[in-house]
Amino acid sequence: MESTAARTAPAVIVAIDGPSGTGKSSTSKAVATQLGLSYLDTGAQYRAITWWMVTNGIDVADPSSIAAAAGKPDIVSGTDPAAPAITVDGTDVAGPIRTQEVTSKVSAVSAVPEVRARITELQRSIAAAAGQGIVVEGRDIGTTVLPDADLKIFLTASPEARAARRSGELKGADVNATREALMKRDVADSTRKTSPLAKAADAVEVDTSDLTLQQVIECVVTLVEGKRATR
Ligand SMILES: Nc1ncnc2c1ncn2[C@@H]1O[C@H](COP(=O)(O)OP(=O)(O)O)[C@@H](O)[C@H]1O
Ligand SMILES: Nc1ccn([C@H]2C[C@H](O)[C@@H](COP(=O)(O)OP(=O)(O)O)O2)c(=O)n1
Repeated sequence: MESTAARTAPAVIVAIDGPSGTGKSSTSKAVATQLGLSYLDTGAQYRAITWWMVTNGIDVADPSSIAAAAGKPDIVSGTDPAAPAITVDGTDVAGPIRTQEVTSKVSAVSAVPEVRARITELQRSIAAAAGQGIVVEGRDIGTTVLPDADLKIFLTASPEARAARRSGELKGADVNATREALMKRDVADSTRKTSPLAKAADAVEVDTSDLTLQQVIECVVTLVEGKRATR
């Protein structure tokens, strides 16, 4: 439930970045809910454009084909942390964007500059329209999308902890195979030329390996409240 403090506080922009399985989505949704803020999952937007490319037969190994098609899909993201929603050309794709096929192709599609330019513009307009403020999670939010965010968090965790969390979600998935896939995506996301996964110089780094989700949420809520108190 939204608190009186949340309704009267000035809008606050929180950027949460980090690799897969560090707890960005779970933490961001909970923090946004607790503080009455909007929420944006930018990974879901890159997954949605990847899903569209795959569905429309675009060769994701060919950056020029991806670039030529980047402006075509209409991607709409919901910002309610209690009911995250995403549609492409009016179709609900919340389920289809989580398939292994999309997961294995999203790094290639999201490395294309034309894709990043389009999605970054969308993200900035969503953040600008969030009256109470917003928690935006991704890979380049603190560095590129919202460099003036009030608070930047960079979540990390050991590859073992991240693989265990992800394979727990994908019931029956092999932990070693999951770990390998995560590492491969980390390398691709952090070495691409345009807006790679990186910690902003002014981000607070939180290693979540040995913290419970509740502890991470409390840590971030305390940091947001601290920022609000000094404004
Ligand atoms: N600190 C934590 N300890 C244990 N499990 C966690 C923690 N943070 C997140 N998880 C779990 O790990 C999985 C991946 O978390 P998620 O928030 O989706 O990470 P990300 O968005 O960074 O990929 C989820 O099942 C989530 O419940
Ligand atoms: N701001 C962002 C967010 C995600 N991406 C890309 C790179 C990521 O591997 C994919 C998928 O991101 P997502 O957050 O859904 O990934 P996980 O759920 O953490 O596995 O999108 C990006 O390039 N920039």
